[in-house]
Amino acid sequence: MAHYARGSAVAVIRLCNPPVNALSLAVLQALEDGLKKADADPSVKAVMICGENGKFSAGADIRGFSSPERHGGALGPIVSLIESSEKPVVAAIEGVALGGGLEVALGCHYRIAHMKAQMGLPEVTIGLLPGAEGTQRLPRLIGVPAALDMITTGKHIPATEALKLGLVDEIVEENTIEAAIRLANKVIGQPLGPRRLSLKPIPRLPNMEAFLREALVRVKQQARGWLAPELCFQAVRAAAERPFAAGVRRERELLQVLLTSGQARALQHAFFAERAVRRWAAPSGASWSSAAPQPVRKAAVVGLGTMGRGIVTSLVKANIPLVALEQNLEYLNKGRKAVMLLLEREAMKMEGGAQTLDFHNPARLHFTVDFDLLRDVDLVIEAVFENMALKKEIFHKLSKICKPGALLCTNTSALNIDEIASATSCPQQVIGTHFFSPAHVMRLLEIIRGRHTSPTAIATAMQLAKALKKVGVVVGNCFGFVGNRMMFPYVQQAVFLLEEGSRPEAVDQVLEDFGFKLGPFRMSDLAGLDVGWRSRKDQGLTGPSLPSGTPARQRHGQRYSPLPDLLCEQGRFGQKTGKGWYQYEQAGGRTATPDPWLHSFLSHYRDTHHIKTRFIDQEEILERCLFSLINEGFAILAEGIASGPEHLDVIYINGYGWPKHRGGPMFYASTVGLPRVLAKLQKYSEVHPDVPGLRPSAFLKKLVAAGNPPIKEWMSYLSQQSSKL
Ligand SMILES: CCC/C=C/C(=O)SCCNC(=O)CCNC(=O)[C@H](O)C(C)(C)COP(=O)([O-])OP(=O)([O-])OC[C@H]1O[C@@H](n2cnc3c(N)ncnc32)[C@H](O)[C@@H]1OP(=O)([O-])[O-]
Repeated sequence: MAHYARGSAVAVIRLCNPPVNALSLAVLQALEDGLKKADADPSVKAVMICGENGKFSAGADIRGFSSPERHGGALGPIVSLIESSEKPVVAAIEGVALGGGLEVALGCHYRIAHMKAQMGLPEVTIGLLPGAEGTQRLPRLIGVPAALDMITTGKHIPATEALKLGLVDEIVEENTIEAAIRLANKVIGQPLGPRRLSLKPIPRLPNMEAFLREALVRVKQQARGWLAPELCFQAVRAAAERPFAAGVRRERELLQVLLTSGQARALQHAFFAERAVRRWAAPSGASWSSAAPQPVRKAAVVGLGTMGRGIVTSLVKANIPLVALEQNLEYLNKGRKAVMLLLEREAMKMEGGAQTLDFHNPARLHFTVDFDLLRDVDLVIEAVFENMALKKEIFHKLSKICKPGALLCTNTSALNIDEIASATSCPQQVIGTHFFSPAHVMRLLEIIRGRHTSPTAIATAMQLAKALKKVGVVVGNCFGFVGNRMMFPYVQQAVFLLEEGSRPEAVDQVLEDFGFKLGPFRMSDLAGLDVGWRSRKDQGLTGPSLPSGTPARQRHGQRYSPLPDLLCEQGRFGQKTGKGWYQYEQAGGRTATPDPWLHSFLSHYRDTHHIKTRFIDQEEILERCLFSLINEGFAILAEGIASGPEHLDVIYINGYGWPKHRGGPMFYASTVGLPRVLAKLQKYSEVHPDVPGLRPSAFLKKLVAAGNPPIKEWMSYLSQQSSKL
């Protein structure tokens, strides 16, 4: 809805569609009616447009894109209608003016914003472009470079920056509505021609052609298969090169391409999935709506290795006072130095710098080796070495020292939360918080609920994720939880493909072309091959505890590849040693080059084990890696380890570099079609009967038998009893 009210000479149109005043068709209709009413009323001399509840508008209603033609088509003419009004129209921007919301404001003749308002054209992030003439108006107002930056990245900018760019005419600290009405009264009768952006020439650059050429290279590099940034670029280029009307025609053509590309649907799925995971539920019936978080006024981090340092940085950035603890002074000093370096770098990126972060103040960040200082903290995050005995020892100590009610979190990527909790007297307060490296950068926080974890503990961990500006996803307790458990079969297939005849660079290329930031081998070199090696040794899969006589390529009757172990035995741990699946310029180097040594090592390995080398095409590489990962996802859903496919998708997009424009692995499976995923898994499984990861999950089969229902309905095919969350 949009409410129309007439004051003295200024008519007020208030956009109203809680919670964010999205521009649904009903809102647009009401806006149009309001404009026409104001136009027809001779006593109205000016119009002010604002939003209900301190928010201008978050743009077109994303849920309405199922009928995109009607939606995209409806907004542009209304923006034109606003601009062509013979009475001045002022936008009063409070809260957010995003997407179509900002395009409405661009149609207005004047824009006034509250200091705390945020503006942006985030359509690119949901696979679209600002298709209500925004790609044509914005460059005319703020110039091509700034407009291109906003439109191709979708970033939100604060009002202060908007003022500097000339996007708004004025910012106010107090009542924006009153200020806008004052401004509207002031400009009554002034000529509107110069205020109509469609009539403005594009601000010229001396080197527009060269600028655009370089910008296109940058946009393409960053997009990696994501279509919208490049099409946004093309639309802005049209603004730079064509008259307004022709630019608008080009914008519409490009929007049509995006609307039918499939990527928009995937990105919109990702948008809603990220919001859906906030609504967690536990089998006990507790959920986000009934459980309240405990306040975290002070926290502690135990262990200042790579993960601990990132976690400390994250907490400091969230303004949470904390104690950082190490086992001895040597490690403490090393950790402190590294943390300070990280914080200094972070401060440089922030407005206000080090003062904003305040990390030199020991009341806010205290380094210590004294466990006793953990007595008064509300929450501890243990981030020591991935070793069960060590973690249990620390948790035993924590449960004795910390105050009653303190939340005890373990940062682990695979270990059993219940076993860790068993070392304490308060298992209800123990929870897994799996951070991703680098912990101050990566958005994902996998929150693992143990058998005894209380609803309050889950709610507190979710609240912590929010405070750290991360996406928290609650999952059940199993080996590898969700993310790593799905990753195991994927990596396993990649290594099997090498055994059968492929090369690391061929496998990586296919997955990077698909959109992953890094293929499995480049990723493994970055993370360090020794991490998995240690875990396999702990599991008795390799190393001295392996019973003699175990076949080299089999464990527990299943196919096993010793390739990664053999590389580790040669000291090839990846980037850190300068050699892994690739070679690097030096230890710690970042540039991977194919390694002839590895190629001849692989041939020798195949000869030793009598493996017939064959050519493996791109389709097989892609399907075996991705479908085995997806297959594990179905098993996870069936076991109740995650409460819906969108949880898995959010985890993969935010923690594992899955290309967002493909919507996450489970969404991708739905677009490929479950019958095809099943048929391919069946085919590969017949060829490799000793690989359980390729054996289709019962849940996948059930969904195919049920006629390949849409992703939203999948969970209704599972019985309630299966939940292990
Ligand atoms: C034709 C081509 C031109 C396209 C033009 C466009 O404008 S495209 C659009 C361009 N615009 C964008 O891309 C902006 C997208 N929105 C945002 O970035 C953020 O929501 C925010 C910054 C506005 C508020 O952040 P926050 O953390 O304070 O809150 P929150 O994020 O939790 O949202 C609260 C609730 O509102 C819901 N909802 C939100 N926006 C929309 C929407 N447009 N529509 C529908 N619903 C929307 C959201 O799902 C959630 O619902 P739930 O889960 O409670 O049922």
